[in-house]
Amino acid sequence: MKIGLFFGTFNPIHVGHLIIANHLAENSDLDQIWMVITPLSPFKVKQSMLDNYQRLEMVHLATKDYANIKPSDIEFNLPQPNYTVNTLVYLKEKFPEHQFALIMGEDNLKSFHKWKNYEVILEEYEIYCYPRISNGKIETQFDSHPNIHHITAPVIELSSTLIRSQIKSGNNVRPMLPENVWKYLDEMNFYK
Ligand SMILES: Nc1ncnc2c1ncn2[C@@H]1O[C@H](COP(=O)(O)OP(=O)(O)OP(=O)(O)O)[C@@H](O)[C@H]1O
Ligand SMILES: O=C(O)c1ccc[n+]([C@@H]2O[C@H](COP(=O)([O-])O)[C@@H](O)[C@H]2O)c1
Repeated sequence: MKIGLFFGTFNPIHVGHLIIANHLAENSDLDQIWMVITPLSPFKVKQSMLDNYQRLEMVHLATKDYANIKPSDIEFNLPQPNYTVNTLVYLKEKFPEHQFALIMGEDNLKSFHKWKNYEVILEEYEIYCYPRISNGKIETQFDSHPNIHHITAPVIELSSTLIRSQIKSGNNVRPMLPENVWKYLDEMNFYK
């Protein structure tokens, strides 16, 4: 199977993430999309971060009705911060029968040259890069690289940061999340 890996903190997962995952599941050669919940991203601080299992539960709720989109807790037992190159090595060993590719927004591609061993990733894996409104420029080395596929997909300007701050202000965020994720998050009083 060819599997697209969508890495994220998912604190919380929102409709922006899900729309991209579903778009790729429906419009690419990827057989499955795995939403990999990253315990700690190398470029992020742990501030207002929910527990790994609570973030996993929300990804599970968001994806359970999508046959080809699956949550993955593969990084939970790997060293932190979670460098993607290490996870890819681990996945290759654990699932030699699968072929893995990365799903990345243009915002992340702009800082991809700062990722650990990015040259190794690029040599061995395809990257499906979707459009995202963001500052900065994509490095010329990534513009026409044979392993980087620039795809079209809906652009949804939404972030987990916005959702967390809206909740903190007591505002309604219901349309920004899959309904069952909103219900869970509201019942659990997350981010208040
Ligand atoms: N609205 C969106 N549309 C498409 N991709 C998104 C969107 N929001 C986040 N992403 C991308 O999804 C991946 C995982 O997202 P992440 O969990 O970091 O969410 P986030 O909304 O950017 O979180 P935060 O605001 O907490 O930084 C990242 O590569 C991020 O660039
Ligand atoms: O491997 C790295 O050096 C690296 C650096 C930054 C980010 N990442 C991965 O990219 C994912 C999205 O990053 P972020 O910081 O936008 O949430 C995150 O979940 C990590 O798996 C990986």
